[in-house]
Amino acid sequence: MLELTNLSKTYNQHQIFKGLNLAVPTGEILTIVGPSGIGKTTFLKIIAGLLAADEGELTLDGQSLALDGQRKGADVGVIFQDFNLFPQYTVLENITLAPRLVNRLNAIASERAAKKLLGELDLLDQQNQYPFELSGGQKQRVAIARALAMQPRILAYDEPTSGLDEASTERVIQIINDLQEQGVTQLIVTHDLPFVEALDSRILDFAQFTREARNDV
Ligand SMILES: Nc1ncnc2c1ncn2[C@@H]1O[C@H](COP(=O)(O)OP(=O)(O)OP(=O)(O)O)[C@@H](O)[C@H]1O
Repeated sequence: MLELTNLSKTYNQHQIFKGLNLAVPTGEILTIVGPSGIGKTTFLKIIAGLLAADEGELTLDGQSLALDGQRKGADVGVIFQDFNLFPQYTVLENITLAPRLVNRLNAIASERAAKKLLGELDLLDQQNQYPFELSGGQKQRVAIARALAMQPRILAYDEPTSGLDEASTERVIQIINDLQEQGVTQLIVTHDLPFVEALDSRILDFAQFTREARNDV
């Protein structure tokens, strides 16, 4: 269970949200929808440990996760809208880099694990290509493989289907469903309502969620 208590965030004295409380059971898919500029990406980045909150606590199965933007560890993996792949590295290198640097896996072990992931995501033929040589859907799957290589318990996606065609979106849905079966908790910010409908998710209306929290405090 991922539990968030009393989360607040301001940018330059502009309050984005205040007093948010949320519990996400293990294995749940939570889709986060709502108008542009309301703070969904900010929320995701804070949970992923990439951005500091002003206030709040986050626990994963009772263990505290830092919200100061300096988190160590890889409990929450994140997949950005623009993929954020390293352009100077091949697909295989993109995936093995963090396990080698952060988890201190050796080259053989990290490549073995990466190739298994690439096989599962149908990317083995692309392993020696560079990001600029890939389609949008392939980049998206590489970004997912790179996050999964760190074996996160939570995966956070920001607009995972933006710019993808129907077939690529279908594959992302399949990957998300497979991960749910493996017990990975997934948080997905999206504007793509047909995509939301295709998932077996709990839908969080972020506008309503932040409004209610503001009225409660
Ligand atoms: N680094 C920053 N400094 C100052 N303000 C910011 C910063 N990042 C985001 N904001 C502001 O915070 C608000 C929330 O932005 P955020 O990107 O979280 O919204 P969003 O709901 O994800 O929007 P979208 O759906 O368009 O991606 C916006 O008004 C944005 O301009």
